[in-house]
Amino acid sequence: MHLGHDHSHDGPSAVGADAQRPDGTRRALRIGLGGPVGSGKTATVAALCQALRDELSLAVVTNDIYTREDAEFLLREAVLPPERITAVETGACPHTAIRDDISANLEAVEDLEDEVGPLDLILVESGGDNLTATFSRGLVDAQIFVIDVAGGDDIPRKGGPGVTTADLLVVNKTDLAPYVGSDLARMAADAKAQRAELPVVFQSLRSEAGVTDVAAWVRQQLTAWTA
Ligand SMILES: Nc1nc2c(ncn2[C@@H]2O[C@H](COP(=O)(O)OP(=O)(O)OP(=O)(O)O)[C@@H](O)[C@H]2O)c(=O)[nH]1
Repeated sequence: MHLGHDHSHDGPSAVGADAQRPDGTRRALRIGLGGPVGSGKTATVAALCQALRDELSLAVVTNDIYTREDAEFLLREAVLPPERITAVETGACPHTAIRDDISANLEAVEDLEDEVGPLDLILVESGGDNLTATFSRGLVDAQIFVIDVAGGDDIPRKGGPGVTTADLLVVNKTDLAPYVGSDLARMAADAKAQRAELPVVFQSLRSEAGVTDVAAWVRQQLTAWTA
C-alpha cells in the first residue's frame, strides 16, 4: 500500500512547498537514525523494514565512513528489495554528511523517490558517531537517536544534542542491562530530566516485542505527515 499520493480530494496547495516533489505530489517522510557506534542503528532499521514493509512503500539510505557495510547487511538480510537500499560513503566525518554538507544524502533520497517511488517513508541511517551528531532539518523531518545500555548508563545524564533534542530517544539492548550493571530506572529518570515531554523507548531487539514501540512511533509520524 502507498499512502499520501492520492490527492483526489486535495486542493492544489494541500502539500506544503517543502514537502513537494517536482510534480507537486507529496514526497516521502524522511526519518533519520543516529547514535554512537554499535548502538543498534542498523539492527533497528532492519527490524523497522520487516515490521513496516507490508503496509508502506519504504526505502533506506545508509551512511558509512569508507564502506557499504550497513547497506550490505540490510541486503544480506533481504529486509527490502535491493533497489530500495542506497549507500552513501561519507569519508572521515559521518556527521558532516548528515548535518553540514547534506548534498550526497539529499541526492540519494531524491534518486530513490525517482527510481522506486512513490514512497511513503525513507529511513536515513547515519554512520556511527559520537553523542553530538544530529541531522540537518533540511535532510530529515524527524530523527531517532539510538543509544544502548552497554554504552554506559550515564549517557542520558550527560545529555548532548542527540539525547536531548531527538524526536525519539531509543535506549536499545535492554536485555544486556543485568550483565553490564546498567540501571534502567536511572536511565529513564535522567532521560526524562533532559527531554521533558519528548518520548523515550526502551527496547531489546532480542525480545519478542523487538521494534514494536518504535514502529508505532513511526506510524504516528506518518499519520501526522499525511494529514
Ligand atoms: N543483545 C543485543 N544485541 C543487539 C541489540 N540490537 C543490536 N544488537 C547487536 O549489536 C551489534 C551492533 O548492532 P548494529 O545494528 O550493527 O549497530 P550500529 O549502531 O548500526 O553500528 P554502526 O553502524 O557500526 O555504528 C550487532 O551485533 C547487533 O546484532 C539488542 O537489542 N540486544
